[in-house]
Amino acid sequence: MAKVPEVTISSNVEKQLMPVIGMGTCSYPPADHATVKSAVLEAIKVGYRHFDTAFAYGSEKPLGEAIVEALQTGLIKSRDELFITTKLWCSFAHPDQIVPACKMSLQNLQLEYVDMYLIHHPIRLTEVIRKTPVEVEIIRPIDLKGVWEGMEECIKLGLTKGIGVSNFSCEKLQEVLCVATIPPAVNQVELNPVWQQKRLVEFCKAKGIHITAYSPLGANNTKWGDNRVLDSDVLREIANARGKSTAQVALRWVYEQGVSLVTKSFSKERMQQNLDIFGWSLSEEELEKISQLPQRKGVTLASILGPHDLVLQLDAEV
Ligand SMILES: NC(=O)C1=CN([C@@H]2O[C@H](COP(=O)(O)OP(=O)(O)OC[C@H]3O[C@@H](n4cnc5c(N)ncnc54)[C@H](OP(=O)(O)O)[C@@H]3O)[C@@H](O)[C@H]2O)C=CC1
Ligand SMILES: O=C[C@H](O)[C@@H](O)[C@@H](O)[C@H](O)C(=O)O
Repeated sequence: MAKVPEVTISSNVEKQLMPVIGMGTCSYPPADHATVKSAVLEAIKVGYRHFDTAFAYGSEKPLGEAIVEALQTGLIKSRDELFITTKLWCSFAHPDQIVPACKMSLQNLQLEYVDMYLIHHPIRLTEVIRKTPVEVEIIRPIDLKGVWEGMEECIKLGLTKGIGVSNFSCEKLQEVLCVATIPPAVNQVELNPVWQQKRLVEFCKAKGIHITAYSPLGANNTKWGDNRVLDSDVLREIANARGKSTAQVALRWVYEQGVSLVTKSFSKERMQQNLDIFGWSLSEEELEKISQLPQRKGVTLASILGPHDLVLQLDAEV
C-alpha cells in the first residue's frame, strides 16, 4: 500500500501532519450515499488517509459511515490515523452560527473532532439553500472578524484541531490576518497547471499559510470544471515521454509547487494512479514549458451562486 508523504502545518495552535494527497468527496452529478461510502472505503484500502468534505457536498454522512466501518473491520486501528477536513457553508457564515454548524458537521461525520475546519467561501447567505443559483437578496458580505472568532472558538472547544479558509484571495487573507488571534493554517484554492496562482502562492508562503490545491486535474467532467488540464498537449507530451499519465504529470506539477492537494476519483484504478506521483521529478525544461501554459481561472463562485455583483467582485480578486 502506498504511503503518502506528510507536510507539517504549524501556523495554528498545535503542529499538525497532513498527508499531501487527499481524496475529494465532491462529485458531479452528486453521487449517492452508497457510492461515496464505498469509494471512501476503497480509498482507505489503497492508502488515502486524508479526506476532504464539506457540509455543502452532502458527503459528510457517507464519509462518517465509511470511517466507522473502516474501524470496525480493522482497515484502520484508530481515527487518529485519518486527516479529515470539512467546511463551513455560506449559510452559516454568521458569528452565532459557526459553533453550531461545526457541531452539525461533526454529528454528520460521527466524529468528536475534525482535523481542519475551513470557511468555504468569503461570503454569507442568509438562508439555507436547496438549489443554485441563488436570489440576490440572500447574498451578504461576510463579517470576517466575527466569523473568524467563531472559528477560533471551535478550536478552543476541541471541535477541530486546525482552522483555515477556502477560496480566499490575498486581500481577504490580509483581512483575516489583521483580526486573527489564531492565524489561518490553510487556504484551499483552485490550483493546477492552467491556473497556477503564482501571486497567491508567494503571498501564502510569506505569511506561513499552507495551500491545499483543489481541482488539481481541472475538475474535468464536472459542472464547475473543464478538460483544459487533461487535454493539454504540453502535459500529454511530457506524460508520453515519461511513461506517466497526463493526470500524474499535472498532480506531480502541483505537488512540486510546495502545496498539498485534494483530488477526486471514485475509480479504484485512478485512485491508485493519483497516489503514484512520487520517486521522480519534472525537469527544469518541463517546468518551464508548463509555466508558459495559458492561464484562466476555472471554478468561479458566479457559476455556483449566479452572476451577482458581490459574487463577481470576489471572483475578480485573485
Ligand atoms: N473548496 C472548494 O471550494 C472546492 C473544493 N473541492 C474539493 O477538491 C476535490 C477535488 O477537486 P475536483 O473539483 O473534484 O476536481 P479534480 O481536479 O480532482 O478532478 C476530478 C475529476 O477528474 C476525474 N479523474 C480523477 N483522476 C483521474 C485520472 N487519473 N485520469 C483521468 N480523470 C481523472 C474524476 O473522475 P473519476 O471519479 O471518474 O475518476 C473527476 O471527474 C473535490 O472533490 C472537493 O473535495 C473542489 C472544488 C471546490
Ligand atoms: O452548492 C454549492 C456547491 O457545493 C459548491 O460549493 C461546490 O461545488 C464548490 O465548488 C466546491 O466543490 O467546494
